Amino acid sequence: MVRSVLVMTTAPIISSRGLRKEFRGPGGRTVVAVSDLTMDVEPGAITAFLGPNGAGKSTSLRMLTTLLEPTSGTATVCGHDVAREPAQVRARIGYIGQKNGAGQYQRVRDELLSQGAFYGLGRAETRRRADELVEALGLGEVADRQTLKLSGGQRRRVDIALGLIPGPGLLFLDEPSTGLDPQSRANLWEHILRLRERYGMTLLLTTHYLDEADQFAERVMVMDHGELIADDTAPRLKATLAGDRITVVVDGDPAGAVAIARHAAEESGAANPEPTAEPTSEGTRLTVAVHHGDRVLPPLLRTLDAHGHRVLAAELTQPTLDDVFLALTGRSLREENAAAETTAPEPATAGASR
Ligand SMILES: Nc1ncnc2c1ncn2[C@@H]1O[C@H](COP(=O)(O)OP(=O)(O)OP(=O)(O)O)[C@@H](O)[C@H]1O
Repeated sequence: MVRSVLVMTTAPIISSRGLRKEFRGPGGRTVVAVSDLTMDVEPGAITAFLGPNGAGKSTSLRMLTTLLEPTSGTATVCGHDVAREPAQVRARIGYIGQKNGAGQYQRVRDELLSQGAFYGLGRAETRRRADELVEALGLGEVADRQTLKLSGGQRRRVDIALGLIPGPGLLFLDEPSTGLDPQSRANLWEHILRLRERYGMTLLLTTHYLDEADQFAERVMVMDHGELIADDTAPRLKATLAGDRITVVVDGDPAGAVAIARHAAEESGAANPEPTAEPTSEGTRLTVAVHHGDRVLPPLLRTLDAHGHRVLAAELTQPTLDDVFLALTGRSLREENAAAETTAPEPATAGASR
């Protein structure tokens, strides 16, 4: 189990200890969807659960939002126990599930007004919030259209507006942008960030998009097979678990160049300093993982030169969260996502999100 290295300066808005969920799978087999989720989330942060399909992200979210009863362990959300005080938790949070919550035939604005009534808000207050959210989420042009007639990205923004009608300080989003094209995803994120700034919300979301977690989350919790396997900021995960990569193409004796690159990587404190060497038409292409590649590269080039190796090309690449996942599991999340996308059914467009 991973213990967070992040230092909390305020009381956590979410706190869980040993949260576990088991399901009965095919043939009566026990499926451990989440094995031992222990974490504290600071108010105001954007935290992402990142992991492949079936990692336990949605189950974690559903336990924290009181939609699923944990098999064991405890959690408090907004100061209330999810098992003993579910109503108090629900009154303080917003939850936007994977499936679309918007009805098919109602118009967007009517949908928002119904949601306000559902939460027992007064008519004037509901109208005020609906207007504000329509404006903040860029839904003005489609507010009088049936949700059935909206694009995937617009419909997802309606979902978010529905989740925000009660004015929660904490919003849970289960895969907010899955199934959207890159432009709609970017647009959705623009809106999410604007809302967060305006209302000072805490966001906890699940995603299997590496770039999304990297770019927008201040904290990334990597899940795999029901376990939390890493928990930190994206830059620190990349620096500590993956390291920078230097690629050089050199001529001369390959063994000598490999020894120089290995030495440089060892000196930098890299976890795996063994370079890979591959012959090219011009010489040898060496790739090596190092710490602080910007500091390692100049002296490495000088040493290669001093030992008679002409450097024909040199490149420093920063690691990605996929390199982090690879270092942790030996698998590429990017490749798993691509495989899942080619076999996945069409994203759902109807159903309740609450
Ligand atoms: N109601 C259920 N009954 C039986 N097994 C379940 C149930 N819900 C989830 N699981 C199993 O628990 C595991 C974790 O599922 P979960 O949906 O939490 O993963 P996830 O990381 O959110 O995946 P995805 O990205 O596909 O949504 C999977 O093996 C899944 O098949």
